[in-house]
Amino acid sequence: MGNARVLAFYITLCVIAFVTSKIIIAVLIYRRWQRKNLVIQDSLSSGKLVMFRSPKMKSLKYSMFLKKTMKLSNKDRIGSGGYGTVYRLTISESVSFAVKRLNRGSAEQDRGFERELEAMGDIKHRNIVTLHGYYTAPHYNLLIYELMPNGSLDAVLHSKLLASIS
Ligand SMILES: Nc1ncnc2c1ncn2[C@@H]1O[C@H](COP(=O)(O)OP(=O)(O)OP(=O)(O)O)[C@@H](O)[C@H]1O
Repeated sequence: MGNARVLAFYITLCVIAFVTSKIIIAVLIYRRWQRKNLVIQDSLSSGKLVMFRSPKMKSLKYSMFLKKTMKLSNKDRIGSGGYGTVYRLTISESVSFAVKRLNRGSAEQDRGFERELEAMGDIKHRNIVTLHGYYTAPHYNLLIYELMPNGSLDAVLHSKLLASIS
């Protein structure tokens, strides 16, 4: 009986130690993620802006960034694709971004957004457009990219092709 009690005590101790260590690891991972990303909760639109820290983002005022993002309209539109509309977000004369708006509503649309985040979130390559952050709100998601001054490769090739035909 005595032995069974000691065994139960050690098992309980092990379980508590295991759960505590998992919680500590999760908190540390979350803190590291927070240091790498800046998170702004927007109480007006009940959305959340997450910006990945980078030299370009360092000099930005995030409240102003959010305000300008919320004011994007049709006049800022630079294109549209199969999944959403792309807008030019001008912060200053020298700082601009391309913001892709993806509507929410279906699981497929949400999966598209998550796939893009997974695919682009960790990639840093000079030939691949940089993803600087994202915004999630109840009815839509935004992906914030480096602005390519000449548009997409597809658009450039297409216009060259049209010029060579005519
Ligand atoms: N980072 C960017 N900088 C400048 N313009 C962009 C950028 N991303 C997209 N665009 C413009 O927006 C248009 C639509 O882009 P989007 O990525 O939504 O679709 P796509 O890649 O052309 O097509 P699909 O989504 O169907 O694969 C592009 O053709 C381009 O003109």
